Amino acid sequence: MTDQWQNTLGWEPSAAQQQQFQQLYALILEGNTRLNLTRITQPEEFWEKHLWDSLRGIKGWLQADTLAKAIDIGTGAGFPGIPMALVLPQTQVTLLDSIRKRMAFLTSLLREMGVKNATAVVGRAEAVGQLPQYREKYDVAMIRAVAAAPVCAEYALPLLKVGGKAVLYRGHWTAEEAEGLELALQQLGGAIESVDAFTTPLTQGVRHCVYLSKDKPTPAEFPRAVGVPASQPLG
Ligand SMILES: C[S@@+](CC[C@H](N)C(=O)[O-])C[C@H]1O[C@@H](n2cnc3c(N)ncnc32)[C@H](O)[C@@H]1O
Repeated sequence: MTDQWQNTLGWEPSAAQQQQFQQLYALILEGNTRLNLTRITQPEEFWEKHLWDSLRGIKGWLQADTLAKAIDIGTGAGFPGIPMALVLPQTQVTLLDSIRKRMAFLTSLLREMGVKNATAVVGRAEAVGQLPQYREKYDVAMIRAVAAAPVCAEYALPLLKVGGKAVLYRGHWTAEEAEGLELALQQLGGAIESVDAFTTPLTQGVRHCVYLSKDKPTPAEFPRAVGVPASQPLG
């Protein structure tokens, strides 16, 4: 897969990082026998949909490990946050999810792999976004396969420092979705910075990464109470 990394990202993992990817795959497969972690279990599919896709969204940061703090909201089995932590060892990555069992599994996986720059946290994005130790503390927030775009924005923007970026990992992306997201962002203190359209290298799946910038502090009322962003999306 070395050529695939180079051809698509202009970057390739070191031999040590490739070994860590192998170990991650083995541990996720093992965890999957006890916990419902992921449906993506075949080696090529795991490479494309979990490893490659996770890192494609942070392509711009792969050459220079300059981020201080990142958060992966609704990390599930650890994507995109764990691949990010493995390739950016100077970045402190928070893996956030509301499912306690999954976060207990990720905590033991990180210990077993010796990963020191990632921490699994159990919580709802709506609640964590109101806690002073997390609010406006992050340079980057990633969010993949969690909710509609305006909901993702309401989860992510409060956690970002002013000047921080959110990466929304999406499949298809339409002009209507962009319009709804813009309206939500006006209330949250952010804007759409760019939209990157691409296909995955093995199965040509359609993907869009929507990059948001946080331009001013998010009003204290956001995120709203648990469940409200999803039931009454902004916009
Ligand atoms: C479909 S999984 C996606 C997991 C991973 N991001 C990926 O792409 O493989 C969605 C995850 O988001 C979590 N989640 C959904 N809403 C959340 C919220 N408000 N706060 C924290 N986690 C949430 C769920 O518990 C679940 O683990």
